[in-house]
Amino acid sequence: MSPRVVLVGPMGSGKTTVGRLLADRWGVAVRDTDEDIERAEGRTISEIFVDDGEDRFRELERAAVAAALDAHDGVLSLGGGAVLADATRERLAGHTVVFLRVGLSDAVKRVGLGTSRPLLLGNVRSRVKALLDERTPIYEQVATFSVDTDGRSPEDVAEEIAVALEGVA
Ligand SMILES: Nc1ncnc2c1ncn2[C@@H]1O[C@H](COP(=O)(O)OP(=O)(O)O)[C@@H](O)[C@H]1O
Ligand SMILES: O=C(O)C1=C[C@@H](OP(=O)(O)O)[C@@H](O)[C@H](O)C1
Ligand SMILES: [Mg+2]
Repeated sequence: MSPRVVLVGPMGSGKTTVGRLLADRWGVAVRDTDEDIERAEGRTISEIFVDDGEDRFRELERAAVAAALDAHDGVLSLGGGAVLADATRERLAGHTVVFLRVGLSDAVKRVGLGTSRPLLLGNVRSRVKALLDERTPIYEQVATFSVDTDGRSPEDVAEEIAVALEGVA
């Protein structure tokens, strides 16, 4: 069993939102590793970061991604940092992986000033910029193809991915 598509990209690129739209369109289930972790732990991502630290969150995330890649055949949305793990990048090889691209300005607008993304606490703009600079080459490395999301609606992004994948199915 293998997900029909795996969505990767920075925080605010729309992985969670576009994943749901794609799953609706195809009539398949959607999984999001952040939601899997929160449900299994009975805690929010922020609580896990505060109580146990980022390293523990990354351990839970590696396990959640591995489980979902093995046991899910719908749409799978990862958290933005999941691809940092060597084991996860290795597991993604051979899967259809789509990188949702987003520029600094749209990413900052989309993540807003909420507290649900602990890595963005402080100066959101400079944190987002640092993460985009550091991680863009990694998303490019694991992706089968990428889709630009700046200035586009989630529906439009989902449509582009669906058409690209339906064309090869
Ligand atoms: N293409 C888009 N255009 C405008 N807003 C978007 C777009 N994609 C997602 N959003 C909004 O941005 C926020 C973050 O989206 P989300 O799907 O949680 O991103 P991710 O899972 O990649 O961090 C949500 O409020 C969502 O409604
Ligand atoms: O980029 C990251 O390191 C993170 C992204 C978040 O998911 P989204 O990309 O879905 O916001 C979540 O996994 C956690 O806050 C850490
Ligand atoms: Mg998400």
